[in-house]
Amino acid sequence: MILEMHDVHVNLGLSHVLQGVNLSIHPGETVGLFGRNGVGKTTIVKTIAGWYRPSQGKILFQGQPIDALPPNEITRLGLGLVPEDRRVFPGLSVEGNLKLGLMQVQASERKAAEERIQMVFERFPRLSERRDQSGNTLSGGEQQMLAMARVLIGNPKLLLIDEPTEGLAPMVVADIFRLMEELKSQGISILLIEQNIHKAIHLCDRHYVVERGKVVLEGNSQDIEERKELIRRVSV
Ligand SMILES: Nc1ncnc2c1ncn2[C@@H]1O[C@H](COP(=O)(O)OP(=O)(O)OP(=O)(O)O)[C@@H](O)[C@H]1O
Repeated sequence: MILEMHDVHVNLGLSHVLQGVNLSIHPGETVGLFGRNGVGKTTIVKTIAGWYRPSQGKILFQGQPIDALPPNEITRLGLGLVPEDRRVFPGLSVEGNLKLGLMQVQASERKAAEERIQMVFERFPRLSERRDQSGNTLSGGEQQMLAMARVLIGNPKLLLIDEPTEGLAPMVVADIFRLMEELKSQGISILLIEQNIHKAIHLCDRHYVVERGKVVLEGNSQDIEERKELIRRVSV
């Protein structure tokens, strides 16, 4: 397993948000996380990435416990979070935003990461054209691409992607799904939170449904069609 969560509990303020989450991801797998608003999906990915500390339970990344590590160390191990709010720095240029991705990289890998910035510009011509433009002048789709590109600079083995297509036009949504297909075909493992269930089901090998801070259902591609209605019911 590349990732395992065992009975993970998280309290935020007075809320017991995660109430014993169990999930796992095989290397190279793309896994969907579905559920209504507010059930804890974002909390799950932020907890994996080290932004929140579990009060109970274990999280293993490639067999190594990570639940007590700070976010930057978790990133260095090869785990990248693309957060829902994209976190593009408005006053920094596209290139400046991408270079922030270098800060997460170990000194010994800095050169390879700098080369990856060039590769990112080749892969994302729209970002390359806008390399000197500041973050706040980008469209929502371009900001999402930038947020994903920045995480890719760290060469992650597992990507956590939180609602990447929210508020974006259908053509841009298609671009983002194409990018995720490409990352999947490169062998990167993905945990995806996505409201576009139809597209997500086609991309994902397996999915989990979350309700009130717990995983209540797990399915693989064979029973996807059967589960589609159920997932739609609990996701809207
Ligand atoms: N920092 C916080 N302090 C207190 N409660 C929080 C905090 N962050 C989230 N919550 C609460 O935890 C619950 C789960 O939130 P979370 O964002 O993980 O849900 P979600 O399933 O990702 O929903 P959405 O799709 O709306 O983002 C919600 O009830 C939310 O209000």
